[in-house]
Amino acid sequence: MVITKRPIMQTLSTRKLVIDIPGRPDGYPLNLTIEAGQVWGVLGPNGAGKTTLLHTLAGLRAPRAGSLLLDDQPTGSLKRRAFSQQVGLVFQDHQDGFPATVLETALIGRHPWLSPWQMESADDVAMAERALEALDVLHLKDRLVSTLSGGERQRVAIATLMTQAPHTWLLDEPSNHLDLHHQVAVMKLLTERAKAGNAIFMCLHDLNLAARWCDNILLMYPDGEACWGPAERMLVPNALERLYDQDLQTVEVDGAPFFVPKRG
Ligand SMILES: Nc1ncnc2c1ncn2[C@@H]1O[C@H](COP(=O)(O)OP(=O)(O)OP(=O)(O)O)[C@@H](O)[C@H]1O
Repeated sequence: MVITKRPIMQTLSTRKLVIDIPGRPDGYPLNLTIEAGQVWGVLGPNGAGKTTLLHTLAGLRAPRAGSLLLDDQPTGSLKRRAFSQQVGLVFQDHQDGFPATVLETALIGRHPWLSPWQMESADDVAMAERALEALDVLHLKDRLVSTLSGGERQRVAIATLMTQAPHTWLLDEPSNHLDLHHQVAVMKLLTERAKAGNAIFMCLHDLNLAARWCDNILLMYPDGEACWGPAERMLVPNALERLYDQDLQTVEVDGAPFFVPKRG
């Protein structure tokens, strides 16, 4: 049996957080609470700071100001390993560090749960294989990651996060490279994880994926301004047109708004 010790549900929150984008004014400090069961979508034009925010939340980049808490504990006071058991990140780009198979890559997700030099157990392997199966890449488990297509790599990266099994999942454009079927499959998986008690916080460029799958939205503007709240309050044409500097047409599909860019 896999023994995955996990403290009671952890809430990741920011207090007056200002991300550090060189040369940009502080803008609007973020007071976010990312809770179990929520699916957040972070929207904004290129360069608005979405990736910087995700890296800051993941503890990979220091904020310019403010703090980051897991429940009431400043994340800086936690050991990296303890933090990685609670918060995990799928990067926007996947670099090949060293040659590794798909299964070996997914197993990296178990590292925060193992002591130094401890080998992965059969249970860890089973957990990685379940994640690869959920992302429809189990059949590729013995292939070198460097030989995979963009979409296959993306699914392996998400399977690695699933194998890590943190409470809060941070994902930088998880639908990148995915065909339509796998976009929907990944969004379904993420919402299922949220229903099971995880917190999902992802950057998206596709407004319509956000409208369909996210319950909370953070809008980030290039000048550092930001606003956030329930999806139905945030995903309104005026705010989105200003966000992207793009006129939109809105239609309703299955009770959810569907946004189409206007021509010209
Ligand atoms: N080390 C750095 N030095 C200078 N500027 C930086 C540095 N890192 C990021 N930036 C700038 O910060 C801004 C925010 O970048 P970030 O990658 O967070 O944006 P983003 O919203 O994720 O964009 P995209 O939608 O294109 O992925 C960009 O203008 C980027 O050029």
